[in-house]
Amino acid sequence: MRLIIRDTQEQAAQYIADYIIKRINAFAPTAERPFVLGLPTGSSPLGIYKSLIEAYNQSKISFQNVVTFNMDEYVGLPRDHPESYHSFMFANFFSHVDIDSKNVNILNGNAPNLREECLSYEAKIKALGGIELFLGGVGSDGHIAFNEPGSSLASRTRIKSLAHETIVANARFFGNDLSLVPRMALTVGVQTIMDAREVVIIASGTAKAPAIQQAIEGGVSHLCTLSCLQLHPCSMVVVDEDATMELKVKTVKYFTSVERTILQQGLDDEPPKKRANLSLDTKISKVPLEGDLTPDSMSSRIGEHKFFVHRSATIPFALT
Ligand SMILES: N[C@@H]1[C@@H](O)[C@H](O)[C@@H](COP(=O)(O)O)O[C@@H]1O
Repeated sequence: MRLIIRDTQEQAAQYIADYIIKRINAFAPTAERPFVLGLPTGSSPLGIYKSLIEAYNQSKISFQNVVTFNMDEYVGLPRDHPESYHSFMFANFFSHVDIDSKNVNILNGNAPNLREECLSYEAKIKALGGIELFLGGVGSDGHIAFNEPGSSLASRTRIKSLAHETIVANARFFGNDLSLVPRMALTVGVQTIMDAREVVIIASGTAKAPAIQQAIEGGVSHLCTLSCLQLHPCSMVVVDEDATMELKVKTVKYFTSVERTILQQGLDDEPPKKRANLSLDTKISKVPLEGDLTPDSMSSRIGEHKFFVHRSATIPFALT
């Protein structure tokens, strides 16, 4: 896992937007080989959508050959309700770029057979060769998509009842009237997200700090489904300063040093698969670490990785 820390929410959003643009452009999608992108709703990704729209307006990116799958949708809320995730996505993103609406996939929370709807969503993702990059947010209780605490870490797209904390958090979109917030949703499962070739998460603000702490410093647990990313070979969590509030200084320093090394090695532009294979060729002796981060101080800080540092064998991606 990589943890990228930026001073502000806006900078975190810009980092992710730039990253997505880089990934899509490097993929060079065509109609026959589209880029499959997983997308979230919520307030957290709004800055990312804004930056992607700006980039589209400046001809830096096209979504013509991008196929999207949204993470979730409320059950029973009319599709044209202003708070449906369908309305959200068109209002905040799809209507402003050149995506073909037939390439937009959002679960139908009003389908006559909800189980069938979930099964065919999974089948469609599979038929397209899987999701290349899944972008997500996180709930204050650590949920990813609508995989509430206690969700199976092997779950797939399904009907899910919402936790009280989520209903309370989402009441702000329903005039703060709890009774208007849907109680059920359709959501991709934890395993659906884990199957993506890459997962990128945005989190900002102190309200997300406990969830970020649990997901990064705690163990893998179904009580904080974001923690599943510890088992993903290519995941990245991008946060603002406020969201790091509950992390240990040691954790922040560690991830910051990893990011610095990746940048110094010029590896930030490498596509994920290539990066993963680079670890054995990358010598620590070539890395001019700044300030207090010499190989020795680094090896004593990252106790369990001392072996790798001293063998001059590998650093950046072995540690992510
Ligand atoms: N289903 C969505 C999640 O996908 C989202 O990550 C979460 C956080 O939303 P926000 O970004 O508004 O805090 O809200 C909902 O529960």
